[in-house]
Amino acid sequence: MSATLFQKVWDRHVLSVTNEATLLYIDRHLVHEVTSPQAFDGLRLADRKVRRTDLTFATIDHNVPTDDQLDIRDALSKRQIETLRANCREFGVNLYDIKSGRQGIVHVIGPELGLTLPGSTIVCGDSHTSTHGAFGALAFGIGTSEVEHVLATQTLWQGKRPAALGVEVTGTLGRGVEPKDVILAVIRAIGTAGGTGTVIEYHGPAIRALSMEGRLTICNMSIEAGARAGLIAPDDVTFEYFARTDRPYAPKGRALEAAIADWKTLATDPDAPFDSKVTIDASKLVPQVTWGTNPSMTVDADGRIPTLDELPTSLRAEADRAFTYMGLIPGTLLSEIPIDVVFIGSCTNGRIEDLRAAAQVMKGRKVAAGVRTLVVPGSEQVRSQAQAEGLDRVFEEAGAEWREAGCSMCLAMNPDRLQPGQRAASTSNRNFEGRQGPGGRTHLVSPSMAAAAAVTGHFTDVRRLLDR
Ligand SMILES: CC(C)[C@H](C(=O)O)[C@@H](O)C(=O)O
Ligand code: SF4
Repeated sequence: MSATLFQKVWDRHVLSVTNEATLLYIDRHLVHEVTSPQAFDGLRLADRKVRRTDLTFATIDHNVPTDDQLDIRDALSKRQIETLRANCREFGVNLYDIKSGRQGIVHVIGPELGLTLPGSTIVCGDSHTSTHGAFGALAFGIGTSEVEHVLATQTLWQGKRPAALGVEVTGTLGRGVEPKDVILAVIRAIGTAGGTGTVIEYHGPAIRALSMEGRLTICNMSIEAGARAGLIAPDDVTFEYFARTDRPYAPKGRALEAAIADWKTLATDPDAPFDSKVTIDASKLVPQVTWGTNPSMTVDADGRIPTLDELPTSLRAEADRAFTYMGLIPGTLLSEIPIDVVFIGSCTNGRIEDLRAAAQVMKGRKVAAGVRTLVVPGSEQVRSQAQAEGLDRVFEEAGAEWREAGCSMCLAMNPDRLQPGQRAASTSNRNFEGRQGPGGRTHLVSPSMAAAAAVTGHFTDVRRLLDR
């Protein structure tokens, strides 16, 4: 029987099926400080243990300050971090703590540690768990009561198997067009509900041509298209990722060879039908910028903010509200919109290739007067690697702040936030009202577009800077 990648991974993990529900085995459970405290409380109340401490991994990311990770001034943040430490000690859970050398955003450290493996199931109390799908894993976010269930049983109840949505990306990406632009274009095309009830499989030549990092960026935002998860079939690029020896949990030597032979069988069979399909031509894409308060409100970087009559009637009320919140006049050229803050980081774009792309634009240039630019590595590993390559110096010489690892300004759960009314070019994944701080205005862009905004002080199609 022919099957899709998603179907194969799902079927491998089914333990039991009732009329309504499916019990799945979970290979990896990732944990962070925000969504775990009540789950551990629940275990304590029921006098249960963590069933598989060897498959459960925690880190601290949302609440950690990135100017000085050790100086946690906010009382709630401090309590959540200390609670996670105490819970990990009590229940015997592996914790990649601040200054362990391996701390970072949970979705950045999973792959780095070799925890994220093709064909596996991965859950975390965090919606962007979809990121790990880049390896051909079935990875998705769960709620706190489910976190407790997985801690106690290493299994998870799900409804019926979601539908499979095939997103094919044909052609080749042009210079200055990044994986972030691909996923923004996908969401622009299908809408924030376009993936509802589905798991997306990204495929086609433009996806094959991407590095693992680019694939992680794309799968990361599957959730912003409404999908449960997103995945990409493992191939030589994926297998190559495991050739590095510093991934402690990945199989090695003979075991890796055997694993690769198995992983090769996961690809969607040629005659396996997706339940629905979309095709995007990468060759036609230009850098993207979101202008509104959801990630489908996106325009081309060389364009203008839309006017109401250019938008479908059904979107006008929401767009009108977004214009007001964002402080934008419809029809304005993007290049005429000044920026206050640039944020380069997050689980979408806080990996080494993202920082390289930003550094390439910032090298030899200066951050524009009045613009605050934060460059925040996604993990301690990314931070060391960037420093080994001298990227920290490029950023600092340009006038940007080189920070420590964490979620930072992706969301307002730590000291890095926008002030009311400030406008940010941000490489993160969400732009709803107040996401980066109350009254803050977020425009989602790629790392090189963020760097271009930093050095020019307004949105600039980065292709113009690369061509000089
Ligand atoms: C805090 C956490 C529950 C949340 C999520 O699930 O996504 C956060 O990571 C986010 O990006 O909004
Ligand atoms: S970086 Fe942002 S999206 Fe990712 S886990 Fe942290 S808060 Fe969520």
